[in-house]
Amino acid sequence: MTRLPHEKGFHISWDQIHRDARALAWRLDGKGPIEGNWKAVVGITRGGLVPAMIMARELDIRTVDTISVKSYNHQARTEPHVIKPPQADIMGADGEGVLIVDDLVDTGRTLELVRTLYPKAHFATIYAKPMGVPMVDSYVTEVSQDTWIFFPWDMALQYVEPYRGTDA
Ligand SMILES: O=P(O)(O)OC[C@H]1O[C@H](OP(=O)(O)OP(=O)(O)O)[C@H](O)[C@@H]1O
Ligand code: HPA
Ligand SMILES: [Mg+2]
Repeated sequence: MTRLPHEKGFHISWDQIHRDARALAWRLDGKGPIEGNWKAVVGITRGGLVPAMIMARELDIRTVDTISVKSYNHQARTEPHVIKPPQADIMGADGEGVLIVDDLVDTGRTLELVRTLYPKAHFATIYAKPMGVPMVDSYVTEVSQDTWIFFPWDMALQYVEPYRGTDA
C-alpha cells in the first residue's frame, strides 16, 4: 500500500508531544480492567517509545515492554509483521490490562496486526488519521488523512528568512 499525497504538514514540538502524552495518560488513569489499574505499558517501536515512556511515568507503571513491527521494505509498504514480540507472560493470552501505545495511527495497518495478536489490550495513540480511527481505543488529536505529521525527533531548528527578505 502506498501513502496518499500529503498536502499539509503538522509540526509537533517536544513540548507538545509531552503535553499530549500526559493528557492521554491522565485520561486513562483508573480506567484499567483490574480495579482500574493497567498492568503494563507496551510501546510500538520506534515512534511509540516516547509516548509510552511519558505515559508509564505519569501512571507509575514500571512494567514497560516493546513490540517491533516492520511495515516497510526500504520505501515500499509491505505486509506488516512482528520482528520482536513483547514478553509472553506480560501479555497473557489476549493482552487484557495492557496499554499498547504508538505515536500515531495512519492507515491502521500496524494496529490492525497488533490487535489480532492482543485483542483485549487497550490501544492508545497520540494522533490519529481518519482511516486509522476504527483501530484505536483512545487518542488525543485527529488530523486529516492528507496531513503528514512531523515529530520532533525527525526535525531540527533551522534558520528562516525574515518575512520581508534581506536583499532589498
Ligand atoms: O497506521 P499505519 O499506516 O500502519 O502507520 C502508523 C505507523 O507508522 C509509523 O511508524 P513507522 O512504520 O514509520 O516506523 P517508526 O515508528 O519506526 O518510525 C508510526 O510510528 C506508526 O507506528
Ligand atoms: O504522518 C506521519 N508522520 C510520521 N510518520 C508516519 N507514519 C505514517 N504516517 C506518518
Ligand atoms: Mg511507528
